[in-house]
Amino acid sequence: MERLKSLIPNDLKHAIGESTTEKLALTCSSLLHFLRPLPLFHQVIEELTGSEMALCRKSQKAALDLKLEGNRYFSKGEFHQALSFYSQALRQLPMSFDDIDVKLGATLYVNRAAAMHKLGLFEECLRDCNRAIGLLPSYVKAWYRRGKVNASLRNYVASVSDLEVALSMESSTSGKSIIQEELKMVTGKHDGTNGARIPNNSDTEKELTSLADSHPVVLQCVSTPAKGKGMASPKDIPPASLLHTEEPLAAVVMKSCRETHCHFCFNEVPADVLFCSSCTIPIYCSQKCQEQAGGEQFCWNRAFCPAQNNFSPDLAKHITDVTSANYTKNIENDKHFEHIPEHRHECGGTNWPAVFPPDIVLAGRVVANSMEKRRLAGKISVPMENFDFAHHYDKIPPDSKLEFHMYAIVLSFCLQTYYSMDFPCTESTVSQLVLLICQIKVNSMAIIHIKSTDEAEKFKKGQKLSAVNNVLSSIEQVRVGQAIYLTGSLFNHSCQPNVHAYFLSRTLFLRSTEFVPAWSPLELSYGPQVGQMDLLERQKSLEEQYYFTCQCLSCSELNLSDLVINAFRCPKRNCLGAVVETAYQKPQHENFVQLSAKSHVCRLSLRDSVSDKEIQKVAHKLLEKSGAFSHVGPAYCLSCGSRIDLDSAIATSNNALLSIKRLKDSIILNDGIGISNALHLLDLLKSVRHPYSKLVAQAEDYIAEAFVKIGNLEPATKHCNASIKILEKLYHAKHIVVGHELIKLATIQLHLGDGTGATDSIKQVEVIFSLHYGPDVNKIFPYIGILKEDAVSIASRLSV
Ligand SMILES: C[S@@+](CC[C@H](N)C(=O)[O-])C[C@H]1O[C@@H](n2cnc3c(N)ncnc32)[C@H](O)[C@@H]1O
Repeated sequence: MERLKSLIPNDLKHAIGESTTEKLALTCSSLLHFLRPLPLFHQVIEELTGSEMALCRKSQKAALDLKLEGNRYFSKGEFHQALSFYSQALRQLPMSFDDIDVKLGATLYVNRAAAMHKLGLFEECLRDCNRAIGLLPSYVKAWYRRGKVNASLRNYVASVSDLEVALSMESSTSGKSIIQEELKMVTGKHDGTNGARIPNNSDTEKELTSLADSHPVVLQCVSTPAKGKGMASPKDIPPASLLHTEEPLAAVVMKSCRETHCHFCFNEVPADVLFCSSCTIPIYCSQKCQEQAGGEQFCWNRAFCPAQNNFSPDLAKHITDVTSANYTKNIENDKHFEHIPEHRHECGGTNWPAVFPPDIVLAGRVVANSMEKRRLAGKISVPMENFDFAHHYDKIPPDSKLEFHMYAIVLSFCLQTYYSMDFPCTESTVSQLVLLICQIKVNSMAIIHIKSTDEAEKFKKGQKLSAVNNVLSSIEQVRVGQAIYLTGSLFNHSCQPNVHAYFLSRTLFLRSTEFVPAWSPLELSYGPQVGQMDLLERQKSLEEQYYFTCQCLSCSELNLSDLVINAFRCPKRNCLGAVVETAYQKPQHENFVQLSAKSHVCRLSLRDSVSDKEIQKVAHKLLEKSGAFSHVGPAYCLSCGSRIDLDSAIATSNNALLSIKRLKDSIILNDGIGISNALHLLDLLKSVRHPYSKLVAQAEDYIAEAFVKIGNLEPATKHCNASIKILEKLYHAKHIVVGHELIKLATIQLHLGDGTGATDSIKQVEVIFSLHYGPDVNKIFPYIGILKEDAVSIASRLSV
């Protein structure tokens, strides 16, 4: 692409960079005319779409080689390695009706099942046995392995039936005696349970909807003066109400999660990962996701007649039950789940989905999905649907305009290789694609999942907290995908949102985090928030990423957080005034202040700030009666007007925080010197930074972690508490960030044996998290329940 871009003449580049929405058709047409005759352009398209060059093609030979590697590791007892090679082999295996492929597929599933059995992954092992049997029902080893793993799962009835099937099919005497041995053992265990059937819990696919949210909120799209369309409700909304859930119009997995997360639902893949049946790129967590993502359908071989082997009626029924399970499931999927063929047009020999950035792949998927829908509705004569999303083309920087033109042209040629003349590459489709790319930039959302860390896994398995070193690392947010939602895109942004967005798999959930009166705007945060960044940082980030100037309430009115977040402390004793790097101006007799820094000017209303006691303390001068003040420059206290040496304060603060972080990362057990150094640096930082500054909160948190590391938990509690107090001022007491810090505090308190303190902290966490996640909180943070049980049991032990 870069080489192609370098060939474009400067005057065309300039025209594209300066183009507006009205001129878009013209610039698209000019670039199309320039690129079309270039041999390099066709070479690029060939590299991206030519099936001969495709990196994603499957290969039976590669699958065989990988299987041999897997066998080598298995025989050495290295089961993790063996599992990985068998999976890679399955990824490479062409899924045709060819007998060799079918046999090899069944063998690979059984081999992988054996490795997983050795690793104690019984449910995964059972699923692979079912897949092997689905492919080749007469495969003795698959029935034998199924019998063994069912015994491990204590499904003794099924295990005995599986082994009896294996025994009837096995022809060799030695094979029969091995199976008989196993059967004897399992029958013994089965008799020990008095024949009681232990339920088979092999189907682990989770239901994702929140059953407890029964009263849907009525939403309406409204027109707002400053932000275009927006969302509101004609009725008052209580806190924590579920406002909306939605499946994406299109979604794509992040590059960093391609080998670890399902490309359809974005959950982490299990050990028995599945692959696209026609190309080697996507991975899936289950057959359901594999089918919903489209691609060519995987076809299980069901042609097997139990009667041929003279099985007893019971065994014949067992075989039919097992072999039809996959088939029945597929039919059920067809009934209940919409197939979203977003991957179909990409697979079977293209490279572009692996090469393009996520936004461009997403644009391709939006087109493909709408083509499929239009094809079904018989409307294929118009190739592209127009979406009513905001696009801001006119505000986009010139370099990005050129890049979007290039991608639109290349993407339309790539789409044409699949849809041929149903998708013509004309100036009209290209300019529509440019706008679609802009719409995706402005409206798409990052899908964030909460990662279960090792500690959380232990919690889930019912173990108690163990290693003190790990207690502070239990919550991590991972950006797993990028998606666009039709209704979700109508929610505007606020830097102090009243709506919280989260995801279960690829489903978007929106929930109110406070009481919202009827017809008040319902707004979520696109990223920047009060307490996390100051006003100027937020504005810059939204302008760069989404091309708009934020007009939310927090960006229009003076608030405490923005005044103190990056402030220095006033040199005068007993003055809580904030010293900032920005200049404030206040015209006489006006009720607003103007703030300017780095060529950026913002006007902030003082309307509600005047009565705020905290703002009075930190910025008294800004609220003085008109006429008393007209300007406070950088380095002066906003309350009393004292001056500081700003450069030296910045240097002291940066050095202190950096050194504290380094010490925290390097402190080894019982290093008292490291800790006393860190405490000295904290005092230094506090001597220059405002007591509510974000950097002080961060430093307190680092020091708490350092104390946890050396097992000194009393002071860890004190510093964690100090950090929470500041976060409550910067955000607000029920903000999710405060909830995360409270989890840290609770785990430290548990280790200290402070059951009452931990119970209180966990109660606060529950209140905060329930506001944000409603009944889904237990699904997303399963270990909070276990923390709570621990806290109650410690507290009751102490009270006895
Ligand atoms: C995801 S869309 C929201 C729906 C949009 N208002 C519309 O009319 O389609 C995002 C766009 O809405 C506008 N917007 C959202 N929040 C805003 C805010 N706080 N201030 C100004 N404009 C905002 C901007 O134009 C932004 O690019």
